[in-house]
Amino acid sequence: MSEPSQTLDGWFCLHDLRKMDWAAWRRVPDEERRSIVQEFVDMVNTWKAVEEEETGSYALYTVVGHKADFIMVNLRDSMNDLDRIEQEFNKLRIADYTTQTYSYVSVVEQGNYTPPKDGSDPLDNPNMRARVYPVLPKWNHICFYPMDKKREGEDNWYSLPLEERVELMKAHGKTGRKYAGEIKQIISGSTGLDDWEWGVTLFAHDALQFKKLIYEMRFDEVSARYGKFGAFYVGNLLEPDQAQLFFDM
Ligand code: VOV
Repeated sequence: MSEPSQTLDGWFCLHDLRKMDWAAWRRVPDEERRSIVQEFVDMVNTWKAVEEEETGSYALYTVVGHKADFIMVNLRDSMNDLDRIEQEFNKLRIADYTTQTYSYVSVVEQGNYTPPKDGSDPLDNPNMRARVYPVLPKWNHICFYPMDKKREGEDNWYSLPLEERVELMKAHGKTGRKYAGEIKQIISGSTGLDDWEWGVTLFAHDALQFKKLIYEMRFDEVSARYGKFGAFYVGNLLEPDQAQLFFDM
């Protein structure tokens, strides 16, 4: 039997992806449209306030391609908070013109493959705390996808000895660190919470860096042999003060 590695778990996380019914939206008179968007912006500003109080964080991005038009990511203390945020959005007038094309529930996670030897609480370390209670960067681009580690025949991540998994994750970390300052990653665990085992949320100044990093990682054994990936969602930062422009017809 191989042994599970420990995880440090922080904020709960909801990725909420919405597609606009542009045809119905076009029929709304200009002034009403602007007031509906303002109502949405007011809600985003409450998320901003929560972020300033350091009790959560948010990201708002457009989504390029057919899968959605925008993505809202919220981090909070509890699943109840996530539920409330989702329902608050659903009760806004703008929600009447959206369909939720995908959503993802997870918890921001930091692998604790090598816990402190002195038995101290890793969350006493401010760097660790910042990793599981992160402020989502407002960089130009987002890339989100869910993933699993394989349990197929010889390729079973969950039956590898812990030491081997530690080594594979070290190599993974080494590749990732080459992209320091270019890409910020938020890994959220979702085993038992959603259909995949992790959500991978990446932020970049330059969208090309997503392709470079993810391609390079495909050659690391942990991804090449054990990684399984869901759909990818990519998009661009949507600043609340740009929302009127984005939703304008
Ligand atoms: C910006 C790049 C970057 C960096 C620096 C980085 C580093 C690290 C380190 C050091 C660790 C281990 C400790 C921890 O923090 O958990 C991890 C952990 C993890 N990662 Fe990672 N990762 C990156 C980026 C990064 C990407 C792009 C992916 C997707 C993989 C791909 O092929 O598409 C990913 C996945 C994961 C996962 C699913 C885990 C948890 C696996 C588990 O079994 O526990 N990750 N990751």
